[in-house]
Formats: sequence, C-alpha cells, structure tokens
Amino acid sequence: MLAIRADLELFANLRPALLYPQLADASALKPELVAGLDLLIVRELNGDIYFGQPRGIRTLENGEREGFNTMLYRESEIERIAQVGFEAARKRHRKICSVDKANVLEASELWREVVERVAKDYPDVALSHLYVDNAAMQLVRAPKQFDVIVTGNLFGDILSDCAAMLTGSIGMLPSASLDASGKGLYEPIHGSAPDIAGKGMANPLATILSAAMLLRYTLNAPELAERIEGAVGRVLDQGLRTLDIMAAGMTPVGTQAMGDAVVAALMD
Ligand SMILES: NC(=O)c1ccc[n+]([C@@H]2O[C@H](COP(=O)([O-])OP(=O)(O)OC[C@H]3O[C@@H](n4cnc5c(N)ncnc54)[C@H](O)[C@@H]3O)[C@@H](O)[C@H]2O)c1
Ligand SMILES: CC(C)[C@H](C(=O)O)[C@@H](O)C(=O)O
Repeated sequence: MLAIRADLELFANLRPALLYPQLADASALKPELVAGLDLLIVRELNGDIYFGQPRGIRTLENGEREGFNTMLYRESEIERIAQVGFEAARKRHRKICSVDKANVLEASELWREVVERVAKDYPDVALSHLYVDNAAMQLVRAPKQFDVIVTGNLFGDILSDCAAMLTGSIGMLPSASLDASGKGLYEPIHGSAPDIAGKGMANPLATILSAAMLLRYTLNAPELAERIEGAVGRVLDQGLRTLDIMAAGMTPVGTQAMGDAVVAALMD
C-alpha cells in the first residue's frame, strides 16, 4: 500500500467523516455531539516519518538494539497539501484547521510556517492551528467545530480512525488518495479486518462510498456520486444494518445482503 501511494505520487488523502443521520445512535459519542457532523480530513500521504530516511534498527556499542525513524517534511510537500486543504475548504464552509506538533517537532514548526504562508493566498478561508494531542481531544469533545483538517501522514492516520468512530463505524468511511492531476486510488479507510474475515459481517458501505468518491473526484460525475450516496442513505432508511452499526429496532444483515440492497436502491 505504501509503495503504491509513493510510486503513484498519491500525496493528497481525502477522508470525509460524515454522519448519516440514521446512524446518530451508532456513534461512539452522544447523538447531540455528532448530529450533522460533516468534516473532511486532508492527510498528506507521501512524506513524514512513514518515508523519512534514515530508518532502521541498529545495535549500539553496549549491545542494546535501537529502532529509529526520521520525521521529514519539505516545504514543497507542505505547500502542495496545504493548497489541497485550502481549495477543499473553499468548496465547503471556508474553515481549515492545521494540525501539527509545533511545540516539540521542527518538522511541525516548518509545517506551521508554510501553512501560514499558503493561507495568504486564501484570505476567504479562516485558518486555525491545533497541536495534535489537543486535536484528538477536540475531535471527541466537540467534533462539529471542524470543517477541514489538514495534517501530516502520521497524525492524519490516527485522527481519521478516531473520526471514523464519530460516524458510527470505520466501515462507513471512504477515502480518495489523489495525485497532482486528480488521478486517484479509492479505498475505504479501514484495513482487511482480519478478526471478522470470512464471516460475512463486514460493512461494505465504506467501499461502496469510495466508488462515489471516484466518480466525484476523478471522473467528474458528481450526479452519479450522489446517486450512490443516495442509495446508501435509502438502505439505511430501510433499517438495514451490518453488525458494526446495529441498533435496537433495526434489521441485521450481512455484507452480501447490504451490498445487494444498495444495488437494488440504485435501480429505483
Ligand atoms: N488503507 C489500508 O489499506 C489499511 C488501513 C488500515 C489497516 N490496514 C491493514 O489491515 C490489516 C488489519 O489492520 P487493523 O486490524 O489494525 O485495522 P482494520 O481497519 O482492518 O480493523 C480494525 C477494526 O475495525 C473493524 N473493521 C474494519 N473494517 C470494518 C468493516 N468494513 N466492517 C466492520 N468492521 C470493520 C475490524 O473488524 C477491527 O475490529 C493490517 O495488515 C493493516 O496494515 C490497511
Ligand atoms: C495500512 C497502513 C500502512 C495505512 C497507513 O498507516 O497509512 C492505514 O492505516 C491507513 O490508514 O491507510
């Protein structure tokens, strides 16, 4: 996965966390904290400690082993992801929060400086900054304060899983990983879910919603994206739920049945 992201220069990872109103009870937070939640995490995907050199495990003179990685961010990398974030904010509610750890890390110090510089080209977008520890807290304290969050690779990885639970399940979150020309790789933010593999209980909606993102971001067909998103909404309206989003009074279904129901709703 990391090699694909690097080789295809998929530097901009868009991870929307949108709460379907039907799932307010499935969220890990109280319904009033998440009702209407609609935030977008813009995660840098080609840099940071994920790819920085040197890295490895070495043996010290006293024979003890030491693991080491390098957190790196070049100005050009920060600039291009910041631009993606500001452009996205412009199409939304014109608010962007840059998340870093500038109180400790030089890589973050530069991150903040470059984001401030890029902000001058977007006077219509309100910029704020948070340290990542505070951002994690704010995400579970008052997530609706956020519109767009722009952040680095490692912080974005962690914060997007956290944001997933606000929407009910990691099985609900799609993502787009885009290059500079808008070509992309689309996938749910979750992994292979080995603990439930082969049991027919995985939620397929994040994968299906990733196809909607493909239509919107690479194929420029927003009306078709909306059809898929609408079909997912109608299936949730029908009360169908995989186990991860199950709630009292709803109808439990497996992966196959959920997928079939979305296809049927698309045909309506
Ligand atoms: N984008 C990616 O390619 C990606 C993302 C995360 C993890 N991974 C990989 O996946 C493997 C497993 O990692 P992990 O267990 O830490 O993360 P995971 O996302 O696979 O699973 C985390 C938890 O979420 C649940 N979950 C995930 N998807 C779900 C779905 N669609 N429906 C219901 N529940 C779901 C799982 O059952 C598990 O309890 C690892 O090899 C990891 O590297 C890949
Ligand atoms: C599988 C892993 C390398 C990946 C990451 O850390 O980027 C995953 O957690 C993700 O969120 O896409």
